[in-house]
Amino acid sequence: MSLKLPQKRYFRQRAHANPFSDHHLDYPKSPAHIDWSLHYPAFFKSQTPIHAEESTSSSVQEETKQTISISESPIKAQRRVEFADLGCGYGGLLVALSTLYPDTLMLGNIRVKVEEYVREKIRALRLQHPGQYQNISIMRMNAMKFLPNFFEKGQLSKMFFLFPDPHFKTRKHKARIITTQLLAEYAYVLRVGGIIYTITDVKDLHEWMVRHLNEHPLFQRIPDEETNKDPVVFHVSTSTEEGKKVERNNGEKFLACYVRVEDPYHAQENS
Ligand SMILES: C[S@@+](CC[C@H](N)C(=O)[O-])C[C@H]1O[C@@H](n2cnc3c(N)ncnc32)[C@H](O)[C@@H]1O
Repeated sequence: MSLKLPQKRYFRQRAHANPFSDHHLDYPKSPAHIDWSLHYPAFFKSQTPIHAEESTSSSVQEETKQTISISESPIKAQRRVEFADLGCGYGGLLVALSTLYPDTLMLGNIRVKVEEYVREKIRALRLQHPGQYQNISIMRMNAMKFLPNFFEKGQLSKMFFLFPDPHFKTRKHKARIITTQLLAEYAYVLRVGGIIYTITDVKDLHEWMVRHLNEHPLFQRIPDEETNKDPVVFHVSTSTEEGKKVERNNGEKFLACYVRVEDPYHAQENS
């Protein structure tokens, strides 16, 4: 087994893939129908892990092959994923946060073949640094479809939307990863007090994300002076491939972070 980190040039992805064209993907019936021990074997010691990484590591993996670990029957999870990087690209944020929060399970998701690159990178990091990087994993899924089949209500404490595909043309805006409809799903899987991080170098997309989040009753913007104290924000801005690329090109970055607030109607009922 190779200790070497994989090389990006062998794992290129198509830019701005259509988020509605992945009918080949299978979905678990519920989050309990995912065998998380395949993703985080060190955190699920008593379960018998089948080493997913080993069975899926072929570098000739077809584009359509999916490597999520769907189980026929529900499994009682010992641990749950808390951070989700939706559209994680080459996984730079996961790697940066892994050692900052070594006990928090984190999942990146991605739609195309870069999944294989990230999986190989995590496997190589685990081999190079025994005991480390056990808490990060990758899953091919479409974040815009059936998110509640992957995460329970209130399971996540952080969701990242870093340099998402801008889908510039007006007729493509419906493909953007922040929409009113999708925010309802994100609010469902994010716990009260949990945070959504958004960052982009496209001003129009930033304004779009801010407008949709501002209009949503379950999210409240975190003032910039508070955001700047959050240790995660530095990595949000600098640890991903896109973040680094924008930096190299001296581009501007627009950050907006939102906290999930309690449903005002629910709070009223309880008072
Ligand atoms: C421009 S890249 C940014 C990658 C990474 N966040 C970064 O900052 O380097 C956008 C990523 O989002 C992924 N993506 C786009 N739509 C998605 C969707 N509906 N579900 C999951 N991932 C998606 C793409 O595959 C791509 O990896």
